[in-house]
Amino acid sequence: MIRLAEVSKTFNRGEVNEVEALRGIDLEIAPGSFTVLLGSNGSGKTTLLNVISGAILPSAGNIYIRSNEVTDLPEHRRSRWIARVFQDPLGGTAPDLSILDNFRLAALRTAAKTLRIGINDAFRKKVQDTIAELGLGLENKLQQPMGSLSGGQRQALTLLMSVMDHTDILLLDEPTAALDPKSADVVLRTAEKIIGKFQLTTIMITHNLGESLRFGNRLIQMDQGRIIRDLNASEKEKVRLEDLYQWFQ
Ligand SMILES: Nc1ncnc2c1ncn2[C@@H]1O[C@H](COP(=O)(O)OP(=O)(O)OP(=O)(O)O)[C@@H](O)[C@H]1O
Repeated sequence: MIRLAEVSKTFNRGEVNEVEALRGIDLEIAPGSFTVLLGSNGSGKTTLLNVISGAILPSAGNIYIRSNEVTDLPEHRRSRWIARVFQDPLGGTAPDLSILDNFRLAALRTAAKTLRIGINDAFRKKVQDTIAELGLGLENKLQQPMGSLSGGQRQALTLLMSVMDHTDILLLDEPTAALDPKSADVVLRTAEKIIGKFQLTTIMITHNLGESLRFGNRLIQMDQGRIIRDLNASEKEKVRLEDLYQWFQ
């Protein structure tokens, strides 16, 4: 689904502040997998998501999505495959608009220009049914302003909004960093349901070690622009929290 071959990214090349953010990354991400990305500050995690999404282009190497080479494709040309959610649960939505209007805006952003999306009964029902499946109890509150929801509820809906329209890949950049532990858990359980329902290929950055063990079926650790650990599902299951603390010694 996603393949990186010898991908490197150097910022400010030749200057005193030159940084090798990615150094020869070789990585294959299987369709439908949920990869958790760990690593200390500055290890290259966000840069890795940025080169996959096209927010930045690599200095060297090749990137493939669904067997298409996308190395030099700008972000907007990859957005039909990729949804990205960041840590700020307040970002990306309009607080004064209702939940339903926010879903409509999200649909308009991704829809083909010729497609008209109104708040007709079919659209409302689709949104209502999809929200109901998440078990958040928000399906009968579609007229409530987005800003009146808790950070966790809002982040869960942001996730759903970002993937409802034909996304294959979900990139989560510390989606729970701004949430209390209970809300973080609700959001990640919601994410798991969404990932399953839409069969998304997911990569999530987190600094929360407990989270990295509870969620996902692959665990990757980065350090200084390189992948230094890469565990499959059965290897990941054997890892304990104490082991993870050791990884960061
Ligand atoms: N646009 C940029 N210009 C210059 N340097 C950058 C840029 N983006 C990232 N870097 C540098 O590249 C290195 C990797 O940064 P990156 O944000 O990918 O790390 P990270 O693992 O996501 O860190 P964190 O956990 O702190 O978010 C860092 O040294 C960072 O300062």
